[in-house]
Amino acid sequence: MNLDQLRERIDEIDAKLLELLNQRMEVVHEVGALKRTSKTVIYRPEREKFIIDRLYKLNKGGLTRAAIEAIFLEIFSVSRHFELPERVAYLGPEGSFTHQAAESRFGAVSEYVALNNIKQIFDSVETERVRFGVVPIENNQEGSVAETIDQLCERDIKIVAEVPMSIHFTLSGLEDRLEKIHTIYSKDIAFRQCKNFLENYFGDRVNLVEVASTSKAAKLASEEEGAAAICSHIAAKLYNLPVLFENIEDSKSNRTRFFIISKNIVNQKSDNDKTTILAKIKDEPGGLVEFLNDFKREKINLCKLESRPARIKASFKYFFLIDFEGHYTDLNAQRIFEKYGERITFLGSYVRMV
Ligand SMILES: O=C(O)C(=O)C[C@]1(C(=O)O)C=C[C@@H](O)C=C1
Repeated sequence: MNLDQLRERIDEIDAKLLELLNQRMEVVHEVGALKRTSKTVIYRPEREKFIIDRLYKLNKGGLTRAAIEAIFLEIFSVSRHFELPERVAYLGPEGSFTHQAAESRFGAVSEYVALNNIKQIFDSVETERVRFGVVPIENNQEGSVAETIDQLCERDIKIVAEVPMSIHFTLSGLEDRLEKIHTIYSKDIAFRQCKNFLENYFGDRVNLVEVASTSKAAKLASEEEGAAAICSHIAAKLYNLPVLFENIEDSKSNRTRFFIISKNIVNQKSDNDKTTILAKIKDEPGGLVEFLNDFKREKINLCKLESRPARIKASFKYFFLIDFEGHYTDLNAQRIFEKYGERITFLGSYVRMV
């Protein structure tokens, strides 16, 4: 077959796909109507996971799991928008890694609101100005994001999903030759994570200028000759900045985990869940040991345990943010909730991605 014939085949298949997608949307429309009458939530990550798992098992063609996931996550986001347009707040500015994480879950059609800090995201979710918020919780090179943990401790908000994302930096700029670059803009943390690249390619002959975000860096570099930015792909694209080098970070396993938060949404159980709680453990000898032993006895695997100052008066008291495997409705988890009562605050059960 020649190119024209192959393209004709593609056009025929696309027409069929379009018809099937429209059929799917008609059914989704009915689901939306049902959910409105029964006042149930639109976003159901456990159902989305179930669909992707099922399709992957059914798959006989060359599509990888990642490809199936990418295509269907976009379909789900169109479906959800069809059922009810969703507003999503993320830690801005536009082009930030949190923006990239938000788009990976909510797709291109959702309405996005870029906010300046983590507290503002919790404010707008709590007051329901937006349905969902996307915030970073931890980076595997830099550790936890204290502000997110503190907000989770103080608010009446639930975690509905976790989104792990590999963090890749680019060097982007308008210059076609490295010798012409005399200034590089970026955020402090990005400079730290791309140290080897900067030393190898520039030594100490460039000015490294710290700015508030990598998107700001991309914007400045797009307006100035002789400048470049260390920024994400999405930020370079936003400011039409050519990417000169990709994946310039020192550690190739640089990952950030984000939480999607919402008010009062509690996910149903899937076959692979994780639960996050906040625990105020008795301030007495053996208090923490007894608590951890209860998890051991119930055969619940802990994935994360992090202490944060409780910020009560002038004392040195701590909360523990704990992630464990399983859903909050599991009987063994329920026994722990019963035993500790008000000492435990449930923050969410969600499909495990990490
Ligand atoms: O099954 C549902 O509850 C739906 O709303 C449908 C659908 C889908 O497109 O398949 C859309 C949104 C949900 O997050 C999960 C699945």
